[in-house]
Amino acid sequence: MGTTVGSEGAFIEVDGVEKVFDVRRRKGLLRRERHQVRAVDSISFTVARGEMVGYIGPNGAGKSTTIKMLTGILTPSGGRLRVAGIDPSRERTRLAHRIGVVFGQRTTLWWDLPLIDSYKLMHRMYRIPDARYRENLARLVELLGLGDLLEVPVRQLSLGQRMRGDIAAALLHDPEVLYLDEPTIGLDVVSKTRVREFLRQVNAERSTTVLLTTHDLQDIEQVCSRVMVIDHGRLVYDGALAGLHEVGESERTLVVDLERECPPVEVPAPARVVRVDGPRQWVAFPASEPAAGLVTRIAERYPLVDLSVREPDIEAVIAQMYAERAGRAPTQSS
Ligand SMILES: Nc1ncnc2c1ncn2[C@@H]1O[C@H](COP(=O)(O)OP(=O)(O)OP(=O)(O)O)[C@@H](O)[C@H]1O
Repeated sequence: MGTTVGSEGAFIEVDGVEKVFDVRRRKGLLRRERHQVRAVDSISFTVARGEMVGYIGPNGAGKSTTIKMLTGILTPSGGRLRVAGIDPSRERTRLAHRIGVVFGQRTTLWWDLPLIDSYKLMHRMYRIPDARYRENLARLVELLGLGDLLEVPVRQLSLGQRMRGDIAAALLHDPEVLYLDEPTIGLDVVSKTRVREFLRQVNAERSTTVLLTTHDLQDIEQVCSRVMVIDHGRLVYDGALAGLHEVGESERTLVVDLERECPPVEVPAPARVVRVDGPRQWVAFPASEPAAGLVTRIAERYPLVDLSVREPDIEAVIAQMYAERAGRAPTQSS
């Protein structure tokens, strides 16, 4: 078993990986019924060293299960998985020295100890050479603005401060890959921005590979160049963020302000009025078509005062993707 990377440039390799949970459900008073949950269903992808990848999907899609398999906490039921050439579930401890993990909803810090004491414990646990520990700590404290917080017990930190403390803890031993599970959950806008900027900086300076699960699509927009979408345990999209729009066959919206309240403006299909609110109307049209024809047509026939074009937001595109997969009509956003 070597530590070399398998295929060219691939740092994380996931090949036909599955995870099936055996679940027992109570049925009636005494009977229990066994059934299986296929949480991850034959997923394949590779991540190159230094890539920043977003991993998104609805609740229960299989994101956490994937991350747990990548860290070695869970053993796959099938398929092949390697991180830095290591099989995570077989050599979990050896891998732990090369990866960092941040769970937004839990802390890896010691609750009652001052922040700095957690770091000192990690220094020993990971056997980080002294000089490297001091250098990394100084850098992380500066970049994450932790200077005034080091002597504060973790339980007294705000959520944003604690999250920054957790991110520093995950990076003290210079991991080559950082898994982040909802790193901005519950943070205010300023803290979110700070965390995102920091992740970009660490990636630029150290080529740290980042895999990030989130429900906040701005995390993806601002941090990741690639996004993978998982739904019902299956990978349904893997590519550039911009490409998601095309997959979702998304629409743009022309917002027109008329001089007065009017009935819905008449526009050629597939464009259509999706909302009317007083003198303001919203006209959805295919994102691939220019707005000019529509604007001219409305301006010629209606008392147009003002207009703006709204780009499709990624949330709407993803909602549409899920809806299409589930065989329902896509939902329309205003
Ligand atoms: N230990 C377990 N035993 C049985 N079923 C499990 C276990 N862990 C996860 N599951 C099931 O596997 C599926 C995927 O769960 P997972 O936690 O990976 O989803 P997720 O995408 O991370 O969701 P969320 O966004 O809600 O965190 C769900 O149906 C879940 O109920």
